Amino acid sequence: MGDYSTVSGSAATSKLLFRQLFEKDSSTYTYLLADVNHPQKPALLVDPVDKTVDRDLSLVKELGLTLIYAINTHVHADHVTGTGIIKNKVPGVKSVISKASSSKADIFVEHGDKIHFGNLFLEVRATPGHTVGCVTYVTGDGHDQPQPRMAFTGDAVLIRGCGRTDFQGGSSLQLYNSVHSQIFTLPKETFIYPAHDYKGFTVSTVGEELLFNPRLTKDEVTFNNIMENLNLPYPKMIDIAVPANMVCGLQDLTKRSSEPLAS
Ligand SMILES: N[C@@H](CCC(=O)N[C@@H](CSS)C(=O)NCC(=O)O)C(=O)O
Ligand SMILES: [Fe+2]
Repeated sequence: MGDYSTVSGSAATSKLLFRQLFEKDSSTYTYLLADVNHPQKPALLVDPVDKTVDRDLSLVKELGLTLIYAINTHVHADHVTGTGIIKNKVPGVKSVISKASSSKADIFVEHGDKIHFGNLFLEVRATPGHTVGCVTYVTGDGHDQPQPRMAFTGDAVLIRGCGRTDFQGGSSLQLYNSVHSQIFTLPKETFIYPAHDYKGFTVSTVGEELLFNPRLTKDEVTFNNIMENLNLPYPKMIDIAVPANMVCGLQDLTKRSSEPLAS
């Protein structure tokens, strides 16, 4: 696993702080990134989960970071996003999701957009197929950006797997094309950080998935056959999660027993 606890860009104008956080009920990874060389230490969370918002915000506070964005890779079907609760608890935080997701948020991103935090940024790559609005966020390409790059793939690429394509406008053909054109074209040493893992893996690389991914290394027709025969049960939370996530997650905090962030 790459040590991204803190990484300086070569010009030392930026310094990435990186944490991978886990929510066990949905096996979801949330990622915290910040530029700790910037006076405000601006930070963002990728794919926060409602149940672990308090943990994540405590960590943000302990590390002296200023949370500015709560970002989703897509409209999740298996858990409620933490973005709505975070917005309620931390004034000024903006929620971010792709325009193509048709979900509510403060900021809508499209392919090619950059999300800046301090002197660091994430590049937005459209990777539809698991859902229509899926995007992958890739750390910046530049002399003051951390190397190797890191790709937050949501459910497009999972470690030795990929997101299912049987609901939310999913398409195996589209997913195959998205991954091969937008993720597998990144340098082989690029780290892959998915939204979920069900086997205990934490990180992979583009090079590793190009060699060992049992679905995405196949040709398009074989991939389509694999995806049509997964026979996975629907996520337990889908009927609650999708409607909630279409409006940026829970908005009315009186409907859940979450404590305000201790000051
Ligand atoms: N058991 C879980 C849901 C598992 C599941 O369907 N995971 C999704 C990602 S969350 S939308 C998926 O794409 N899985 C692909 C795979 O091959 O497992 C639950 O009930 O919540
Ligand atoms: Fe998903």
